[in-house]
Amino acid sequence: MSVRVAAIQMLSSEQLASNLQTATQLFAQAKAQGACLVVLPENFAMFAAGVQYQTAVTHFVEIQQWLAEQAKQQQLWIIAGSIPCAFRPDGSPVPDKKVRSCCLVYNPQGDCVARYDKIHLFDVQVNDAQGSYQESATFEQGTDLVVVKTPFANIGLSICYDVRFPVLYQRLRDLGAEIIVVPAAFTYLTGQAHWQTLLRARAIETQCLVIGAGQGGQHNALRRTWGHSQIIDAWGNVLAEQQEVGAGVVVADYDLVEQYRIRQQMPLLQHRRLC
Ligand SMILES: O=C(O)CNC(=O)[C@H](CS)NC(=O)CCC(=O)C(=O)O
Repeated sequence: MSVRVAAIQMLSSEQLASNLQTATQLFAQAKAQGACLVVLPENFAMFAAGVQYQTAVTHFVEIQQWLAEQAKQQQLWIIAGSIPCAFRPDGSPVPDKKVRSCCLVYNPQGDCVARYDKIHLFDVQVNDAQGSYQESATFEQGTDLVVVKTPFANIGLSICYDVRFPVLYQRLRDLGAEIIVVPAAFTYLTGQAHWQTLLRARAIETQCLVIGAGQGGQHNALRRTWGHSQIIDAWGNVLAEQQEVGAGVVVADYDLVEQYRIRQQMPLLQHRRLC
């Protein structure tokens, strides 16, 4: 039994309508290639500095409606990378005009069945044109781990910088994850150094299929992202990889039988001695 999954790469701009239009075309391409699950990158709908709160307040409902419509129309499971959201999962507002970076999951009936809020925020100095990234200045971190049940796999959710914290992925595996998604907007510099290595490490140590869906290219004068969206199996094989720059789709087949053979032959969960 195998299921085809897709990583969608984008070079999102500050134009909501054109970003959604691009994503609409990419969904159709993924569907035409037989995918039943698509993963969008971080901030696919709007990529610009300092607009997260405004985007969340003005466009969250519209983006949600578009996602529901697309999921139904294309009969796809959609993992919606990240969107800024001005309220917490319990409905309370995020204080101080901050937002959460949330990943929503839609089933092919158009229902939003899960939400994960990014836990690790990117407050890092990078020696690139932007230099300083202070995600916590505008974002509040999430707290809860999420694994979504689908008919073909349990899917663990994470976002971008999370990928550097292996304990999160161990917990997702403990919660039953079989596929792990990493929507991202890695910087060019850190992506070149670490992106594929991190994704492969998470795949090998959790024995999950890992789908890394990134932003790729020059977004504005200061911001360049790494692209190289890819799909990696539980043995660490890179099944599919996208080019560095621009929008596109790559697909790969998720082979559950092969994954459980790997898990049975090398039972890492049983052998774990430290937590
Ligand atoms: O700012 C936006 O518009 C979209 N959000 C992002 O780009 C986020 C927060 S700044 N980026 C990362 O987490 C990069 C991680 C990374 O590059 C690494 O871990 O090396």
